[in-house]
Amino acid sequence: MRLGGRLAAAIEVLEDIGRRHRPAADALRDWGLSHRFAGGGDRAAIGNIVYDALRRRRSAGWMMDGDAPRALGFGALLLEWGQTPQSLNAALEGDKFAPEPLSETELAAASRSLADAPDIVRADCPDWCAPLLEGAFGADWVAEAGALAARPPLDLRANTLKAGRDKVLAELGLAEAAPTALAPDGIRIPPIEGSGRHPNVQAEPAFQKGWFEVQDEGSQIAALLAGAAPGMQVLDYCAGAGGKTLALSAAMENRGQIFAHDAEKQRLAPIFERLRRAESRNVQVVAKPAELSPLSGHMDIVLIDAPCTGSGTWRRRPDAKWRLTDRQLEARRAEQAAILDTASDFVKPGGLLVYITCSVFEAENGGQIDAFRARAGAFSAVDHAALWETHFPGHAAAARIDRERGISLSPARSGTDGFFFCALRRVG
Ligand SMILES: C[S@@+](CC[C@H](N)C(=O)[O-])C[C@H]1O[C@@H](n2cnc3c(N)ncnc32)[C@H](O)[C@@H]1O
Repeated sequence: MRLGGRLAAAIEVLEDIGRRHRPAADALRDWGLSHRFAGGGDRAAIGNIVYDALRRRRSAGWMMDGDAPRALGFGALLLEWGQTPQSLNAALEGDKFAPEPLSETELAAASRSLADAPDIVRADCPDWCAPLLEGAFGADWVAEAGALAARPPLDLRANTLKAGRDKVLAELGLAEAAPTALAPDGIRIPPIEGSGRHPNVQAEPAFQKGWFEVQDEGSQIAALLAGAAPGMQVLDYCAGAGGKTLALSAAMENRGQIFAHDAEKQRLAPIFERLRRAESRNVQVVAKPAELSPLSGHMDIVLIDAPCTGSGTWRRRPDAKWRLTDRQLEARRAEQAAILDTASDFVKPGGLLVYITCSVFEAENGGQIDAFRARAGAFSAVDHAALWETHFPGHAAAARIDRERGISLSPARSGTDGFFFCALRRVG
C-alpha cells in the first residue's frame, strides 16, 4: 500500500473508533481481520497514523480546522511524519486508494503554525483535564501535557535473576537499544519514527528465556524506590499481571517472600507464566482476600500499585485520554482511599507503606496521601529527597520531589511515563 491507501485506512479506523466508542487496538485488529491483504508494514503504518491522530487530536484538528477523522488523519501526517501540505498532496496524486487531496481551504488552514495555537491545543488534552494538569505541573503544564502526547519509547528491564543488562543488550544486538538514563537494569529503544515499528522483542529467544521484561523505566524506578531487599516479607496488594512483582522479586534475589494479590482474579492470570519464565521463586499468588488475614501487621513492605486514571500513560494509550471522565476520576479516588485504609493494616511497625500510581493528577497522588495521613495517624513520611539521592545521586532534576509527599516522574522531566511514588513508615 502507498501512503494514500494507508491514510485512507487510518481514517476508516478513526471513524470506527469515534462511531462505536471502542478502544483503538480493537478497531485496528478488526480492520486487519477484514483486510487480510495488508502486510505487517502496512498495519504498522496505519496504526501509527491512528495513534498519532489520537495523541495529537487537538493539534491535528486545529491544523486542519475541524475534528472529523479525515482532518485528524491528515493532521497526524503533518505533525508527526515530516510531511508538509504540499508534499502530502504530491504523495497522494495518482493513488486511486488515497482520500481526496487537501482542498484549497484545507491547504490554507494547514499552513498555520502550531506555535500560534492556544495552550489547550498544544497541550492536546480534554478541557476538563487542563486545570488538573496545571495543578500538577504549574507553569510547565503545556510542555508536560505536550510530552504526554508524544510517541513513547519501548523500555525493557533486564531480569537480574537470569541476565544482566549488558548481556541482554549484547544478545538483542539492536543498534538503537541503549541503557536507560536512570533505572540500573533498564534498556531503552527510542520512539519510532514515521511508519516504523518497534522490534517484536517478545519473539526474541532472550525473552522466552526470561532474560528481560517489557516495563517502562518509570515503573522500574518506582519498584526500585520501594527498597525491597533479600529476606523481606512483601505484600504486592494490587499485583495485576505482575510487572512490579517481578521487579521486586529480582531486587530480592529470590529470597524472602512476596505475596501477590489483586481484587480481580482474572487480572492475575498472566502472572503465573511470567513468574515461571523469569524464574521468580519467592512469590505466592494470593487471590482470596481472606487468605491475606494472617499477614496483618507482619509485612516489611506493602506496595499499593493503585488503580488510577492512567493519565501518566497517555503516550501509550491515547484513546484513554479522550474517554476519561471526571466521574471515573472520582471513582478511582474512592478506590484508592479504600485500598490505602485496608492495605495499610498489613504493614508491621517500622515497615513501609508504598503508594504508586501511573497518574499525574495531584488528586490521586499527594492529595490522596495527605487525606490518608489525616485519617491514619500511625504513618510518617520518609525523606523522599534523601531516598531519591540514595538511588540516583546527582539526578535531582530528573524528578519532581516533595520531601514529605512523594516523587513524581513525567515524560518531560524524567523521560518516563508519568508515575507517582510515596513511602510512609509505620510508627505505631
Ligand atoms: C495499576 S494496576 C496494577 C499493575 C501491576 N501492579 C503491574 O505492575 O503490572 C492496578 C490493579 O489494582 C487492582 N485493584 C483494583 N481495586 C483493588 C482492590 N480493592 N484491592 C486490590 N486490588 C485492586 C486492579 O484489578 C488492577 O489490577
